[in-house]
Amino acid sequence: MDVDPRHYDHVVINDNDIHSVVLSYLVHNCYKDTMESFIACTGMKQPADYIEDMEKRKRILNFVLEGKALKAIELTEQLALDLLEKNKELHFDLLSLHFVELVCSRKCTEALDFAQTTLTPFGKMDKFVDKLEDFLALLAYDEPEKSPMFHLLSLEYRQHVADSLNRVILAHANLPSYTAMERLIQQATVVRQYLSQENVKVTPRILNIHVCDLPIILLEVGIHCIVFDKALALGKMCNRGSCNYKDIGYYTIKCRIAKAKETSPSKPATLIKEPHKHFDQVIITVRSGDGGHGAVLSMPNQKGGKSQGKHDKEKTRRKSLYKRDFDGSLILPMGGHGGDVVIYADEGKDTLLEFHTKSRYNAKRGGNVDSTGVFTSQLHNGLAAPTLRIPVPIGTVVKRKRGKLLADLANVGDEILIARGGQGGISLLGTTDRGRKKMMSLTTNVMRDDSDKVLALGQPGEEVSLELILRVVADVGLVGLPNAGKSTLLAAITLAKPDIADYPFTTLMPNLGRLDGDPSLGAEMYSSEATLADLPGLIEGAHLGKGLGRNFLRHLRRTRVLVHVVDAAAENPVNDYLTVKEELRMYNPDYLERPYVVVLNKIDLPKVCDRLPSLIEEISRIGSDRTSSEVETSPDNAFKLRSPEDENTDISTSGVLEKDRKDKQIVEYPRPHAVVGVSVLKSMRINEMLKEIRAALRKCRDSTQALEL
Ligand SMILES: Nc1nc2c(ncn2[C@@H]2O[C@H](COP(=O)(O)OP(=O)(O)OP(=O)(O)O)[C@@H](O)[C@H]2O)c(=O)[nH]1
Ligand SMILES: [Mg+2]
Repeated sequence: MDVDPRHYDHVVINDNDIHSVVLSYLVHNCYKDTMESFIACTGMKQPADYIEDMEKRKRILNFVLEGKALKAIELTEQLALDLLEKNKELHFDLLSLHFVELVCSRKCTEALDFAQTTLTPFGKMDKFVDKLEDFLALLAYDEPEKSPMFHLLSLEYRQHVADSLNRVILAHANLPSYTAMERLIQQATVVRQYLSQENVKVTPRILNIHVCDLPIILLEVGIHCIVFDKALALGKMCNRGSCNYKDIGYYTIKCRIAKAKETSPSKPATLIKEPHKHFDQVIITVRSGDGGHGAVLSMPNQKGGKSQGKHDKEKTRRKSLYKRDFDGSLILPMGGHGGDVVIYADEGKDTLLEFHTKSRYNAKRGGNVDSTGVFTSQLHNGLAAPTLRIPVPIGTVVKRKRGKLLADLANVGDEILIARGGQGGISLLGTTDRGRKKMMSLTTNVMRDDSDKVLALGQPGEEVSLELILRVVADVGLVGLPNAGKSTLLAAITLAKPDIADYPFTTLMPNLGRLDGDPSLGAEMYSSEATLADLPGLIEGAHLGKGLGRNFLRHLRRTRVLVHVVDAAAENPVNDYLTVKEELRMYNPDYLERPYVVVLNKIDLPKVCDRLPSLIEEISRIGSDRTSSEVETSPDNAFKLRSPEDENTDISTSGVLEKDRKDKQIVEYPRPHAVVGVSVLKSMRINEMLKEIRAALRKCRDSTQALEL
């Protein structure tokens, strides 16, 4: 059977698989505490009966490492009486560890006695003779540590024995004796060896390892991709030590070499150096799966004519068992439905950066009707392919590339079906050549393949190019010049940990933080939180591309309230404030209609003390008497958050907005809701500031409710 590489295109290392790998490592090595906190963090299921078993195992292994081999043997025998009896080599290794301990403690007579009574009986078996000689030779040296057999005294040797014992105990408890990671490495090694034996010229590179019940290893060999499914079976063979190239050959033949795989682009340098230019916008292509094919089937008893014998009667009886439609016609199996593609908002995602390295997503194709050409009552429909679900950050707007808006995934759980998988092909009952020709001329869904077999093809999946635009979801936006203290403010009132430094443009991408609920709103609202977005600093001319440009201002679009953070110790704070307002106005005058609080920061610095009252007064006066809430409720100027459809409305090309931008000056927009002096660094007057931010949020909420009524 040919392998369709598209089946494997979307195989990614998913978090659960990585967690399983880590968990198996922790269980294997008895890291109980780490394992418990890991389970608590990841929400994984606890492995059954692990605790008791792990405690015992841990004690046994510790004894081995400490050189207390007799205690380890005693505990192991308590665990399973015959375990060491069945593993003579391990038993010998443990006993010889005790011998080594005696030698190291210079208890030579005791060591000799122990060797004679306990170790030498093993010498009856050839395989122990060499080992036995090595250990006994230790007695001949005054300083065994300096003898050629010094390694037998080392911690590494004890660790080696402990590892072997661990595997035997695990196997005895029907647990995997190798960690998932060890198995994968074994598989990869074997596959590599195999490829080098086959004189494959290009060094294979492992692209994807999917660790689940049946791992899949994809190896890229030049432009070809060899797909080894059943890799787990390979791993098992290796574990049993019975792996040979013949076995691998079997799987290789079965899987065949798949067609050229698109080489995955390596992470472009600009993505690493300038993630802020890419984190919120990307073009991707998705393709839903093709439908699986139906089949051309023949009835088992199509001889006709002759009188029916007992055998034929039996066939007729079986034939009547076939599934039938209400009109009596046979229900023939169909190819499986191709996988749909769904994009959904996922809390765990922050940026769209990863889509720059993988920009193509293909859902699986539906399974074909698996038929030998004869219709039997056991024939089933081809397997439907699973839906390919692509997670994106909350706040992602999904649009057709250069086309219409498809969805605004603003809330957790929002999702959109982007491409429907192809319908599975129908099956046909074989007819005479004439009948088939007639059928083909009537059906568009039928085609011949290379071997002149007629197939009822599944419908192809759809391919869609999409533009994803991230617009962070936040209630409050922090704006200001670089270094004003926006990130410090966010860190002071939320649990966010943004980078803070005294150089401009420390923040390159929005940071989000959550504000506690407002106690004044009563118990019900207290628990509700507002989200704050700390944006990169703006400078004069940002709208012309200076500094970090202005693109990140799109992240203010969903905010309801703005907080202007101004460095009150700067040379001209009022000017700084006006510069930022002007840039906002040039980007989107709507932003100036929103309620806002001006925070004059850094009042802890001596030079601010004297100028603070006049600064507050001057800034409070800038703007029109019309408050933002009046603007919001005024029917002509209803305050609205621009819908995602407006995303690409270029201000300079939109008549109304252009007019707004040119005609309406900053002073014509509402005054600040409040102007407060604070020091976010020294926690001075933080509560006053919070009170004003909450009041602005409340005002906004009230006016939205008024509008809704
Ligand atoms: N004295 C004093 N220094 C402050 C205060 N708040 C912030 N700073 C300092 O100002 C510098 C800039 O702070 P940030 O929070 O990184 O400023 P920002 O506005 O986020 O800067 P960008 O990310 O570049 O836009 C840091 O050295 C802070 O320690 C304050 O209240 N008092
Ligand atoms: Mg910052």
